[in-house]
Amino acid sequence: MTAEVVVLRYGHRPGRDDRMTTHVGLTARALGADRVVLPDNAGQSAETVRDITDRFGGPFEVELRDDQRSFTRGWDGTVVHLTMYGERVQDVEADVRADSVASDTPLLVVVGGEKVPFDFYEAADYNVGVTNQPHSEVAGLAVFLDRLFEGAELEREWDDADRVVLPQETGKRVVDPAEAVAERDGAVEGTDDDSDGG
Ligand SMILES: C[S@@+](CC[C@H](N)C(=O)[O-])C[C@H]1O[C@@H](n2cnc3c(N)ncnc32)[C@H](O)[C@@H]1O
Repeated sequence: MTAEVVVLRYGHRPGRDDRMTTHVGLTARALGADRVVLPDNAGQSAETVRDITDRFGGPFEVELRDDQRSFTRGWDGTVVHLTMYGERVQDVEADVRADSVASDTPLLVVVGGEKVPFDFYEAADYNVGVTNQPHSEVAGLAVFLDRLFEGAELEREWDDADRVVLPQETGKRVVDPAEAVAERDGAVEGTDDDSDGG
């Protein structure tokens, strides 16, 4: 059995953070997490991530909560907080992996938006920096998950999709799952589809 990996987003300013919070959810989904926990005022972002999951497949859960601090403190498993002030990801990734996916221990990955209270630094088993330079929660999350899964998430298959992207050297091919199977045996025309949540 594979341990659950959950991403928690702390902080959301409606309007200003909509796109970034949505992209935290989409990145969590695409790069192998099982669930994202968003602040309860980020309903629009939650809707977009659920819509993408409905169309491009899962499983992936989206949850809205107003108790990010107590949820993190009460997490029954390992907690990683991504912060530019943390230990270098390349120094701790093996220990984090051993304490989570490799030992069937649930992992909570916390990313901030607005200023992150010190409680999260204290609640974390690991404060992890993806470089010690300031950048973005989306970039930090993507690199961290790829390191955690050692690239295996790139090979993931998606369940219950009604859209499948067929990789192209040039252009866009998006087909339904039956056509994707047929495509493996012969040529089937796909359709252009720009509805990717971006
Ligand atoms: C734009 S930063 C804002 C940080 C905020 N100024 C603070 O003091 O917490 C938003 C989030 O991006 C993530 N982040 C930014 N740079 C990072 C880095 N070098 N390594 C890991 N995470 C980073 C952290 O999760 C952070 O909470």
